[in-house]
Amino acid sequence: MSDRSPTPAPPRGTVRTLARILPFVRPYLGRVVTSLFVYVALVIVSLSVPVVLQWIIDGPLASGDTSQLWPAAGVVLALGVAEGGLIMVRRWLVLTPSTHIEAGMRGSLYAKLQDLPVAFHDRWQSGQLLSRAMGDLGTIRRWLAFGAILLVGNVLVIIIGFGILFVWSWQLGLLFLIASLPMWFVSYRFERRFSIVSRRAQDQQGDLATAVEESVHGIRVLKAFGRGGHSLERFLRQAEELRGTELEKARAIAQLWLWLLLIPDVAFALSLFGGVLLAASGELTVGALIAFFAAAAVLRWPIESIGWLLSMTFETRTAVERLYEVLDEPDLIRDPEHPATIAQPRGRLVFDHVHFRYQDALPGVPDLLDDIVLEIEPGETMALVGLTGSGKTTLTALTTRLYDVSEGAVRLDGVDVRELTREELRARIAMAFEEATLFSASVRENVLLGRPELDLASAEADAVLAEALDIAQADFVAALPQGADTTIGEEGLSLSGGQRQRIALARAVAARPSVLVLDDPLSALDVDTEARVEAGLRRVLADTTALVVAHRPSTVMLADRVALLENGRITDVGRHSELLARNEHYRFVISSLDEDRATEEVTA
Ligand SMILES: Nc1ncnc2c1ncn2[C@@H]1O[C@H](COP(=O)(O)OP(=O)(O)OP(=O)(O)O)[C@@H](O)[C@H]1O
Repeated sequence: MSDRSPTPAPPRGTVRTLARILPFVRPYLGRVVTSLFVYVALVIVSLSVPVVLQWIIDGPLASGDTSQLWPAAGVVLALGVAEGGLIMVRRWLVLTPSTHIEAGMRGSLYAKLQDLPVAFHDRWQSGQLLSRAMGDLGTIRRWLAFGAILLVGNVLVIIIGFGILFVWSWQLGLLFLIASLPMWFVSYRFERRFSIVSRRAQDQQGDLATAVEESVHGIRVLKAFGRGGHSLERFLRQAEELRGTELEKARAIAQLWLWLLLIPDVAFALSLFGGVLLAASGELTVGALIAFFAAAAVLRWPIESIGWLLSMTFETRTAVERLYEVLDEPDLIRDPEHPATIAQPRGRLVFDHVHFRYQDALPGVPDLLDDIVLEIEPGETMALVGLTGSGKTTLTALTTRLYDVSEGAVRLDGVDVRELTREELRARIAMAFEEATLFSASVRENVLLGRPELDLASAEADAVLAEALDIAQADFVAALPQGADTTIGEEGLSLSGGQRQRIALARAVAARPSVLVLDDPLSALDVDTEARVEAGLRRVLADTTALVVAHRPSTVMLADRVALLENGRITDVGRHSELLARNEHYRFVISSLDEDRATEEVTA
């Protein structure tokens, strides 16, 4: 499935990539920077302890003046208390902003996903999106809360710490610095290796999430075909790949750790050797020597921590890259800058020399829809008939800009649909699909989805709901435990296919659009129910324009006229009886619909 994964963005530097989250961080920048200073103050407090220590050893201890010991102990105690207080303040400062920043990014990502056209969702696996919305944003939050501040803070502390060491003894400071230098080289090599593995791991996590999502979604098919074992095998294979990558990551980190522990140790040992020589020759006091090593010990953690802070930073860089791969996606279907509006909606729908091809269509292949010309008058019901795969669903999707035409225009009441805001367009044209998607909410919320202006608890909402359910023959709703307020399961799984279709149809009807586009929304109904729904629809369709994809002769009967889609063109339009009389291809399509119907009835 990874062939459907998007191509990663061209690499940028780590700092430039991380800087991209600044707009989200900006409102909290004050707190984040303050917490950085608090952290630096915290380590400076820790570094002050050795200074007091040197003063005690070289002062009161050397001179035997014990009266100075108590104040010195008091200072050490005060420094300890200050350290504890600063730790608390730092945590308090960063925890709240990091959760706000994460929520802000999650909100933007969700809004973008809602805004992006269907063509984007055709290309992207849902698990990849899920892992970006959850895992990657969590990684960024943790880094903002701890990693970023510790990384910058520790680098500052290392610089300040080395400064102090130099002041005490430039020879020892220089020795310690030179002995620590290989650490930077090791870190640089680590970055290059770790970035690649970390990206792979995060992508594989997305693939794994997709596998779980698909198998949960398709659990019925898997069970019915006894393919659970096969799906498990595939899942285990992917999980094993991810395990391998995680191990590779762990190995890279372990190697880095080895060097980051070893290098300061060697630096420490060399400095100790040099320090003892200097103390023996009288160039350094014992107090300064002890203080030097106490301060170097305080610096050990910042030095050692650079390893995991770097790995965390590179992981975050990958997370930011993955987040921006979605946020940077050009939104090709957008509202016009100066939108038009339809003052007097009548519901005249016109396909004006429309061409369409999917983005992934191979070059040289003719357009899927090739110069479609079709006019549907207000109040008219037009059935769309064609062989399977002829492009009927695609044609209906152009009406609400689920896809945009490649050439030509779809016009509603004389206005190109691209000139309307999507909000207005989708209020004027409602759709119901064969595959009825319901949300885990009450029947009422599902049906009134297209009427955001209605107060769900109002009498008007009740009336619209009752009428829509009546037209869609969804009388089963009354028998649900809490009637229309019953929450229907995820995607309405607890309802039958026909029940789901009727709720989706009620949803389209309740939107009171000027144009209703129905893509075979009655396919799961038995003949009697279908006849009743059609009678109900006839009442609505009397003054609503309708474009109905017909897979059954009975749906064709509902229509005033029929359009025949053949080889990407509308080759004939007329009444059912006229087309039957004059068009051979139409007779062929209708007889194949009849056959499908007969097969359905025999197998039902
Ligand atoms: N998202 C997509 N990306 C690329 N090609 C697609 C996409 N959706 C459909 N197609 C292709 O476009 C062609 C027309 O599909 P469409 O679903 O519009 O046909 P249809 O007439 O509605 O078929 P049916 O009667 O079986 O529902 C098919 O060959 C299909 O493979």
